[in-house]
Amino acid sequence: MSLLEVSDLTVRFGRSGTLAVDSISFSVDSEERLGIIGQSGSGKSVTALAIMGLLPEHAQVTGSIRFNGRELVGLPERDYRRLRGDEISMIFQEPMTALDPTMRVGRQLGEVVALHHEEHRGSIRGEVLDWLGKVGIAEPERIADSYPHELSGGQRQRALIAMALANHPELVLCDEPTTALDVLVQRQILNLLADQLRDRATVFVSHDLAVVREVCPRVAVMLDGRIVEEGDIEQIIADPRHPYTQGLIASARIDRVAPGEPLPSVADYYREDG
Ligand SMILES: Nc1ncnc2c1ncn2[C@@H]1O[C@H](COP(=O)(O)OP(=O)(O)OP(=O)(O)O)[C@@H](O)[C@H]1O
Repeated sequence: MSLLEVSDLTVRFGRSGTLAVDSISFSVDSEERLGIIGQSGSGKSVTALAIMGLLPEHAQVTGSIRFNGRELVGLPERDYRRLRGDEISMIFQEPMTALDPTMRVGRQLGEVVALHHEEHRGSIRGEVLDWLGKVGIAEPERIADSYPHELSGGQRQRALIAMALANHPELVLCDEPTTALDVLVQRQILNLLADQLRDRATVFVSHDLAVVREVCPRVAVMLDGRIVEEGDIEQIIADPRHPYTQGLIASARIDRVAPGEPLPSVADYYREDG
């Protein structure tokens, strides 16, 4: 049994029943990282939100999402609340909207730690500073005492990553976690994620195959709510079967780069930046 087993997941919205996700199936083992790529509107975020139990009420979800053998479709909100942050966490694209603008960063991170682990209550400040250090924040004390708007975009995303990982969740969902960042910061955050998510089950959603390749050995390609291709990412880059994947790879020129080499998109930006 895999840690996460999604079968025939279908999501419709509104009275008209507009299809956003169309009978998709995939699974993720412990310590496995799966990328989901596809263009805007293909259903990637809706898939991640369905797993996280964060879809709006007017979403109709059918099929099955089993996590550790437990069915999540139809799980009551109070049960989901216990799961979120503790067993499953999510890193969003825009850290400013995911952070509370009225609360100092250290306190927010501290609340996450305290929420699920009462035993940490006495040493929360230490835990918070520890985590800020782990995600590469150079001055943890100062950042812990700052409000989100006083941080750079990269620092905010680092703080959010710390919040997502602080309770050692078994599964981390990432939804375009670097898209809102400038290219140099994107590079740093990708390195951080590749490092921090190495041993953690991950579903990493992005429109950018080059970004997914940095973190995930396996990828599913989504088009119009369906998974059209899935497998080892290097194999798919070398020999894409679906015309959509072929187009995606041709436009990214990703097949010209050996694994581990800088990706063309990133390398080009470096050159432009001097
Ligand atoms: N809350 C909602 N209400 C109604 N329709 C929605 C809602 N959220 C998403 N959709 C629709 O579901 C479809 C899939 O959207 P989704 O956000 O999953 O795409 P995506 O692949 O993540 O794209 P992007 O990268 O732009 O976020 C789209 O047609 C979108 O309009």
